[in-house]
Amino acid sequence: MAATLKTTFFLQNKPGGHSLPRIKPFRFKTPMATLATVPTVGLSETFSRLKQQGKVALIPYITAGDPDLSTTAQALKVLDSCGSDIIELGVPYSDPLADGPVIQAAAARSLARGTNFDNIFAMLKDVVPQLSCPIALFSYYNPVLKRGVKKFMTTLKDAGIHGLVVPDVPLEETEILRKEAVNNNVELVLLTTPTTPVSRMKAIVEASEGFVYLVSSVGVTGARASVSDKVQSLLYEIKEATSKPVAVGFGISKPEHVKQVVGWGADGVIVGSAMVKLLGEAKSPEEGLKELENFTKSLKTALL
Ligand SMILES: O=P(O)(O)OC[C@@H](O)[C@@H](O)c1c[nH]c2ccccc12
Repeated sequence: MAATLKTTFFLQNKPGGHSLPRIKPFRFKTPMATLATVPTVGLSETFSRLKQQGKVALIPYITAGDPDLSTTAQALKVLDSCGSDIIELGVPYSDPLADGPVIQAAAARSLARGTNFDNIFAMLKDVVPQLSCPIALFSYYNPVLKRGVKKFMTTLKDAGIHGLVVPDVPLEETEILRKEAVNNNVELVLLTTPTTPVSRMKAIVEASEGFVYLVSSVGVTGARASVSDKVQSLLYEIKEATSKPVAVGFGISKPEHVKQVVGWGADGVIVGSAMVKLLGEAKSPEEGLKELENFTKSLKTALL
């Protein structure tokens, strides 16, 4: 059962740290290998490049394994080819406290089909070399701990993953995650919410790597009719505190929302439930992928 998202659930970290752009080596997959068209760079590097071009990042979120992992593999390629700048890929979890009904249902379907870390990573090892945009993995902390933080991070690195979002670790408890992330060139993205006190927000943005995730509203994920105009002042406050890029997520589901958030100065927009719904509720995977493609293109157009 999803609970109201509280500031205390969010990652935070010690000031400092670094985020080196990663040049991914070319890898041969099979004798018929498909090579990455462009060596993929990390999250912060992606944002710097976009900033130079005066562009804002489109960051779709999908749940791995819904409706199945081969569709996820296809969806990653579709999202990439429609101009996504970073893709957030969710690891399904049985107790997703910050997820609304759409993402909860996707996670439940995915788990019921047997999705786990091993088959997600096997899929990613194959697909990541074919993508030109970086992937940020999203996972609750429990599955990470279960695998072991060190092993988890090296697996991420081996699969060519550049970023990680873990929403339910409080700042004070991120030290080990952070250390292993840095060791493996994984950028650990931290989140701040409308109820985060300013002093805590400052500590979060100082410690966040890749970008800062601004949660637009209190509650759980899911499409909303409009984006709270409080986001405008939150963006202002965060930008006073840091020069790191800020991406806004929660409730963004339409081209109009994207335009609004961009107008308020966001460096990126994250769209989850609306994407997950298209894939999860389509009559067939092919239909879901087609709808995903059209929707992503409409959001991309709104960003231009
Ligand atoms: O689904 P939405 O409302 O578009 O929100 C983004 C989102 O799905 C993704 O970033 C996310 C999925 N689960 C989360 C839990 C906490 C924070 C963020 C997330």
